[in-house]
Amino acid sequence: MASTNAAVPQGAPAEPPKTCKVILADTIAKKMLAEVQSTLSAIQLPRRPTLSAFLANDDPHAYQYAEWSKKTCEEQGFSFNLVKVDKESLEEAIIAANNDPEVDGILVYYPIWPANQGHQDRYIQETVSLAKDVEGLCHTHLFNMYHNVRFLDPPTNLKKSILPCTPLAIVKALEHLQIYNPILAYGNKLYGKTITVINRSEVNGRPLAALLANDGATVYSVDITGVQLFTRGSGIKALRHQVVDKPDLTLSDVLPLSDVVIGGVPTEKFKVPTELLREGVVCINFSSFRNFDGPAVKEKASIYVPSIGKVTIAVLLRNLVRLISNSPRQEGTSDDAQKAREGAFKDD
Ligand SMILES: NC(=O)C1=CN([C@@H]2O[C@H](COP(=O)(O)OP(=O)(O)OC[C@H]3O[C@@H](n4cnc5c(N)ncnc54)[C@H](O)[C@@H]3O)[C@@H](O)[C@H]2O)C=CC1
Ligand SMILES: Nc1nc(=O)c2c([nH]1)NC[C@@H]1CN(c3ccc(C(=O)N[C@@H](CCC(=O)O)C(=O)O)cc3)C=[N+]21
Repeated sequence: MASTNAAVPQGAPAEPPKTCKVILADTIAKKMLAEVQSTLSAIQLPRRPTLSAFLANDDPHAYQYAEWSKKTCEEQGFSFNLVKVDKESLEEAIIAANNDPEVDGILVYYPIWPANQGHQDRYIQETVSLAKDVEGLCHTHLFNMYHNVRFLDPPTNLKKSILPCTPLAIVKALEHLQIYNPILAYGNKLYGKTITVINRSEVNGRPLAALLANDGATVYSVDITGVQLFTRGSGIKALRHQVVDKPDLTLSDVLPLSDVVIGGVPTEKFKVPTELLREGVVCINFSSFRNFDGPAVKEKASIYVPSIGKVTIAVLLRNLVRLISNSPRQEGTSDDAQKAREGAFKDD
């Protein structure tokens, strides 16, 4: 039947445009890897930058992640030594890598010991030298993150502190999606946004909630035990985030309030209830399992990012280049290298 609506040109789609935009991690990762390459060329390291990665558990996700990291590292001109060790030899292996001048960064796959022996994982995190802590899990890096401090060497401010890879990957994804408002002042660019993070592990959900609150967001941090609220105080006046328990709230209460929902629950059966999400919400999944029901969430969300792993690996390389830039071995290099150091990654 011929159309009677003169405003619709011939051949135009009869259906409204799809509203949900699915953004793949690849797009964000490629942009970041290009930046890493340009910084790396300015540094002029006489050999390939080298990452040593220690696998001391039999977690298939860690192994899979290691394989992906190795592939990307090598494609980008980095060396990636995957070292499989038993738990008992791990400490010595890390000490040897700390002392090896050919190793620029050290990565250890967690968890290693069962959760009730979590202090042993913490001990290993502290065994990694600060100068080689590519995942930002040593105390000084964590302290700086939680205290909203960006440099290791105030007041000179030439050495950038390292942020944990997955939380920073999610921040970079939110910047790419323009959830960070560029009109607002640095440090307040998430002001007015409400974000739910479902995971409060020490390596992922808790640092992520703190970073987002330090940038001005109201963050509901949800884990198996309940809800906490992370903010910079009323009117974002505080210098760093504050945390309060919210015993009266559940995930079902905070989902309808949220502009952004970030899922990191490591089980197949957990799904964010789509019917509680706001129309036009932005959904990001970083779990190895799909925390959102894909077809349904696309009917509700304005933007859906189904996985983030590729961005995490790009951040890993970015952090490695930053460790090299921070290193005293870089002193006495060319003006270009110095400029690259000062200008590199000036936005976080
Ligand atoms: N894509 C990436 O870059 C990365 C992905 N991962 C993946 O992220 C996931 C989480 O890893 P981790 O944080 O190390 O795990 P974890 O086991 O240390 O922490 C899981 C968190 O989820 C919470 N949780 C579990 N069930 C829940 C439920 N039903 N409702 C609310 N909260 C619940 C727990 O309380 C805890 O806070 C895993 O699937 C892991 O493979 C981890 C690192 C990087
Ligand atoms: N110290 C430490 N740091 C880690 O970052 C760490 C760790 N230990 N232990 C193991 C977990 C697991 N993990 C993943 C990273 C990327 C993907 C990933 O790249 N996933 C793909 C595909 C997912 C899919 O297709 O199912 C993606 O997001 O595009 C998955 C899982 C990092 N981990």
